[in-house]
Amino acid sequence: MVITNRGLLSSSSSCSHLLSLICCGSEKWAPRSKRLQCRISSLAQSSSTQFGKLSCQSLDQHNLSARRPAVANWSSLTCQASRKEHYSKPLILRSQCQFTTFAGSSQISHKTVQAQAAASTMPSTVQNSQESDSISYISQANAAAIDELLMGPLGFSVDQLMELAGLSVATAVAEVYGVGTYPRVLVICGPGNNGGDGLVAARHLHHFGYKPSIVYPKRTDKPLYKGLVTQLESLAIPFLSESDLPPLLKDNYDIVVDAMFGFSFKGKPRPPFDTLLNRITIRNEAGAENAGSPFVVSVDIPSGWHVEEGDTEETGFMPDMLVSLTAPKSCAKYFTGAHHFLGGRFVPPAVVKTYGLKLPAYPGTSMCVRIGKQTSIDVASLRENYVGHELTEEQANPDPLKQFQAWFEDAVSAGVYEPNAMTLATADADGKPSARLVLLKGYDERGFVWFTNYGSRKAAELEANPRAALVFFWDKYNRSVRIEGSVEKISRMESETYFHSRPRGSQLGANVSSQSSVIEGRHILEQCYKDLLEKYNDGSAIPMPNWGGYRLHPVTVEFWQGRESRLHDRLRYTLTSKDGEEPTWIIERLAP
Ligand SMILES: NC(=O)C1=CN([C@@H]2O[C@H](COP(=O)(O)OP(=O)(O)OC[C@H]3O[C@@H](n4cnc5c(N)ncnc54)[C@H](OP(=O)(O)O)[C@@H]3O)[C@@H](O)[C@H]2O)[C@H](O)CC1
Ligand SMILES: [K+]
Repeated sequence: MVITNRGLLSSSSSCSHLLSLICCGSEKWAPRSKRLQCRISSLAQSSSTQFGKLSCQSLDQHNLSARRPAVANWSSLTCQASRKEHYSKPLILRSQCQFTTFAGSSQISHKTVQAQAAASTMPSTVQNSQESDSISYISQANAAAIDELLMGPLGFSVDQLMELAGLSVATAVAEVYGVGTYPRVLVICGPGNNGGDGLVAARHLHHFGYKPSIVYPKRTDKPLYKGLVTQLESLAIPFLSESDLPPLLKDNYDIVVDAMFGFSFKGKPRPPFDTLLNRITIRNEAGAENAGSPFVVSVDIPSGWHVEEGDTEETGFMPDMLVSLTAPKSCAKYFTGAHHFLGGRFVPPAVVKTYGLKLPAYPGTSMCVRIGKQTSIDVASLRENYVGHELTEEQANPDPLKQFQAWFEDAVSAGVYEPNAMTLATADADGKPSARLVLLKGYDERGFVWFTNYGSRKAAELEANPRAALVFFWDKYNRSVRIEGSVEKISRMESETYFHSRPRGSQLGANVSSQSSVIEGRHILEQCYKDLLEKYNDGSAIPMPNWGGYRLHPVTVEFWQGRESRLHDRLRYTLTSKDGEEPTWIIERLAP
């Protein structure tokens, strides 16, 4: 007997004739029902003198269909039990498989194995949608009505909305699939606006550094679409026909953007989209032999899905990522891929009010927002392949300060968030280390300056051991700088000047906080802040508490440039003085 559950593989050897059974229960979800798949394979091959038959029956009343019945070389048989069933009811597939081997017309052995797989829980996103009322899902009719409202009384144009929708898709892709690791993108565009979103997304992805190619088999003559195609052609982005695609998409692409159909889709996909959809569905069906297929990102709706009911045709198509636009359509409740984002940051309050929409807030200036939690994060697999920059001895400025300045300016222009954030590592008198993030507030030939409370833990450690290390990391360029040296307090006058240049709120905050001491609760800070606010509400000068700056005088500075295949560039500058001479910087390359 082989008992398997979702995701588990087990095998049973059928000793007499080298047969074994692999049964893998995998749940497939369709609207209002669930379906359980069981794949049963024999690992043996037929020989010239023997052949075998593999068959499978359901031990329950389920409709059990065998995809490949009674194959002669018994290499594999996929069975599938399906029953429309409410989510809350468990579905168990118990099956009995028979292997019969023959030599000529004589049966030489017969083996029966039973297998069981169970689907008993709801998929997490369905649970979320039923249990949580934090987000709205909209019907096909409402999606179309919102579109009309936006492009009618609310004054938007389709070009505008499509531009924002496509930009959202591109930013969501870039957030999940970094350009360094997944640069090759195939965008499959359908005949409608969903396809238009794909064309726009391809252009933005190109500007983000990706290498998009486009399949756009049913073009329209409308000026909007012609313009989008011209823009892409001017960027030398290739337009391919279906026959140009390689037999295995993974050979040429890391990501496929599915922009075939959106909320106006009806019925079953017609050619050539049926074939294209099959090609991106196979990843979900084919298992190990197709591992490493491109990640599929669907725009607004997984193409081919019923806009409200999901994968009613039970194709098994489940993209890895879905970028819902404006608001998720009802079918998104059945999306169980790893990443669900919302894009289309243009919904005005009138639409929210009219349709009673509950939508998550977009963070900062982002064009997309993640919906729900990422289903699973494999920390060990988080890796970027650093491409595009180098640091050679010829490029490096002989003065580490000038080299730092060049990289710092790059980080600022690339829009790195808080490029002046740095890790400051200190150690106490016994050498016990501690590290925290602080902000660089100035650098020149004298060193690197930051400010803090002189009663803090770092201050105590610097008092006991006046040496420190600083580390900067600028992800947009895959660069890091490590600086080490001795530390001293800056002059009181310099600290006063900086302190009084800070916003009054920060000045009060510095007076409130007796940094690093244990406090009873947040209310202590808030009460103290309120009292000080009242005390100084006449605009009088706020005194500087026991607070001020430190300056690190560097003796070593290392510049680290992430490179492909972990062959990074590391150049270390060391301040070296020969007898009686002015100290100078020597540059050495370190192994990555
Ligand atoms: N407000 C917003 O959120 C915005 C969303 N945008 C995007 O627009 C789509 C909706 O666009 P729409 O043009 O209305 O529709 P589709 O892209 O879904 O597709 C319509 C075309 O598809 C054809 N179609 C329909 N069913 C089939 C089928 N079974 N097989 C083949 N082809 C099919 C249809 O042809 P017909 O002959 O049937 O009419 C159309 O040609 C939305 O989802 C968002 O992605 C906007 O970009 C911005 C505003
Ligand atoms: K789509």
